[in-house]
Amino acid sequence: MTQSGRPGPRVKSVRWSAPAVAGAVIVGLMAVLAVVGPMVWGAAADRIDAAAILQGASSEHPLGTDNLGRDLLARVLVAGRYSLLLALAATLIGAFAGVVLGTLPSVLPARGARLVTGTVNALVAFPGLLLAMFTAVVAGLGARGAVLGIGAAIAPGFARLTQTLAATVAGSDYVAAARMLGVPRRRILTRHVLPNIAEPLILNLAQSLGGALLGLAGMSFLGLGVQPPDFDWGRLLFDGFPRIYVTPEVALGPAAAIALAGIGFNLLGDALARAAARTPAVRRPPAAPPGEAAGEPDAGAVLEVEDLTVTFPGGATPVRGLSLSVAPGEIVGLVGESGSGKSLTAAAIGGLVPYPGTVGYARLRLAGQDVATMTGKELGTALAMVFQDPLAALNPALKVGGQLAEVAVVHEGTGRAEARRRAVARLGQVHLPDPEARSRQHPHELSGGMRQRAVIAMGLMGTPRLIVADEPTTALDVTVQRQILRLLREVVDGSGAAGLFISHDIAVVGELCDRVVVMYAGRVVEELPADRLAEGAAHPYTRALIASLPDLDTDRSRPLAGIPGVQPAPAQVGPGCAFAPRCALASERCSAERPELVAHGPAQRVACWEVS
Ligand SMILES: Nc1ncnc2c1ncn2[C@@H]1O[C@H](COP(=O)(O)OP(=O)(O)OP(=O)(O)O)[C@@H](O)[C@H]1O
Repeated sequence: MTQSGRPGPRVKSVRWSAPAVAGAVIVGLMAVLAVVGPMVWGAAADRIDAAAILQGASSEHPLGTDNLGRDLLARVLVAGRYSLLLALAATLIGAFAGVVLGTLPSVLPARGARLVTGTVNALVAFPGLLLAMFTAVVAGLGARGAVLGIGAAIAPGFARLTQTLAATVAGSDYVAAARMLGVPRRRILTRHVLPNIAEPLILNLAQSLGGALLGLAGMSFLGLGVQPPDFDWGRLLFDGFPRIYVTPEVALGPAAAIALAGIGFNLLGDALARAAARTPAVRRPPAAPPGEAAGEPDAGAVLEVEDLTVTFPGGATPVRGLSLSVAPGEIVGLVGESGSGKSLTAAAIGGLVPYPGTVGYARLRLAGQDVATMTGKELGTALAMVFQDPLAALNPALKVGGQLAEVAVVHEGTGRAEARRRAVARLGQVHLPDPEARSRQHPHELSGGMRQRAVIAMGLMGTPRLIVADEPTTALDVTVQRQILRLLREVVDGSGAAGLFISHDIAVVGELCDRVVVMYAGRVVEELPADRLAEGAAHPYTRALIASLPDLDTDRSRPLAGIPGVQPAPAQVGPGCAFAPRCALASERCSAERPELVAHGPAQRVACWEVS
């Protein structure tokens, strides 16, 4: 499986640090002020008092009065609504224009797309304030021009962000599939691209509000924004500025309001962004009632997984209550047809389940530590992931040795020279010929097998306790496959790490692994020692997988034996045994009631009513 999920951040929950609380309180107060300000202080803000013209602070007018004797504190409090509404309008205009500009290249023909991209690039390079002033002057002095100006200044940033996010989604497998199916570009955009990039864009919207508020105040202060008799904070600042040396409070009032609102929006935006950048939260199901628990932790196991569930919105649960453990020096093979949930299991272990999937478990421990409590650094050191496509796992722009060295530099703070030396040593350890020279090459200069060796070597740069290899040889030819499998065995034996090997090929799994876990429709249906596969497999699904393998006696002129029927989609798994509709042994009970995984002789467990 390719990790082709969500490109941008996702807000799980905001950590309520002091700055986040301060931001939320300020923004909340601003919102209340915007609603009630004009109602409460509106009359006072407009009351002209010829006897109190141009006064400084007094008990009656804490921020002084303006040239018509109007109370400046009341005017600052009333101006909040207009200032915030204008900022909101400018942000929305900028965001809308930016999203349109950012998505246009996906629907336009190549030449039009290049033109739009070039324009966006030029606009991004243009100073925002100049763009805002230029647009405001062209659109006409006043609030409308200022809003359009600030909108124009915001738009290029949004367009660039949209382009970047859309490009990430456009590279995903599901968009490629939709393209191949001939889905029109506009539909790909609205169905596949926009829904997947909406959240980071909304997040950016929140962050842009503070900037828009300050920008609009700046425009009004320069005389390009709100014009009398209307007033916003910027306008009040503009009016009060000439008096700053005599009665500074008349300018400091609106200045403080602008600064406070800007700080509030920025603090809250930062808190949201930080929440989005954190790894997805993990939901633990309630502890199983006594008697139903999956047993005591497997003492000494490197990987302990109990009751692992991966769910997607809409009820699809591709992994349903999976439990497995892997001991040091052991390789467990996870096998099953395409779509049985193998890759999502691996992704859940590495914290890589794509958005909007959620992961739940009773226990998920790596080297004795709950994976959810591990920092990225700890996880990156203890877990090595080897994927199907080594080219996708290596940065094409960097030399192989440099990429490997980076792991040691970032994770362990190793010096550059030492890290490079270790990278060459690891490349040698995975039997890459002439590792010194190869380390100075780019990934495209290596063959597929060499790249996969380099990816394995990259995993060995830390001190991996678990090596998860997800179909690592599928993209390689048969001879190279064998070499890579031998290498994995050697690496696990040599390092004492544990191995989780994922494959749809039960023959390969049987050859490489110590233990085999067979998955069907998100559940484990059988678990047994690899050397018992041929003779001891009990579940009809495992037996069907073995029977579908060709051997020397297979008549090659006939189609290979397959398993009739198809695996149910994750959202359509019924209450009984998911394999029942395809099973020759199935009884009525099988369709109605799901069999649990129970012991079937030593070291073997099977979930089948007919064999247990
Ligand atoms: N991001 C996703 N959103 C929704 N469903 C998903 C997502 N990723 C995977 N699935 C579904 O979960 C199921 C299991 O997928 P998974 O990739 O784990 O299967 P697999 O056994 O590894 O298959 P393969 O060998 O083809 O990779 C599939 O039915 C798939 O459609």
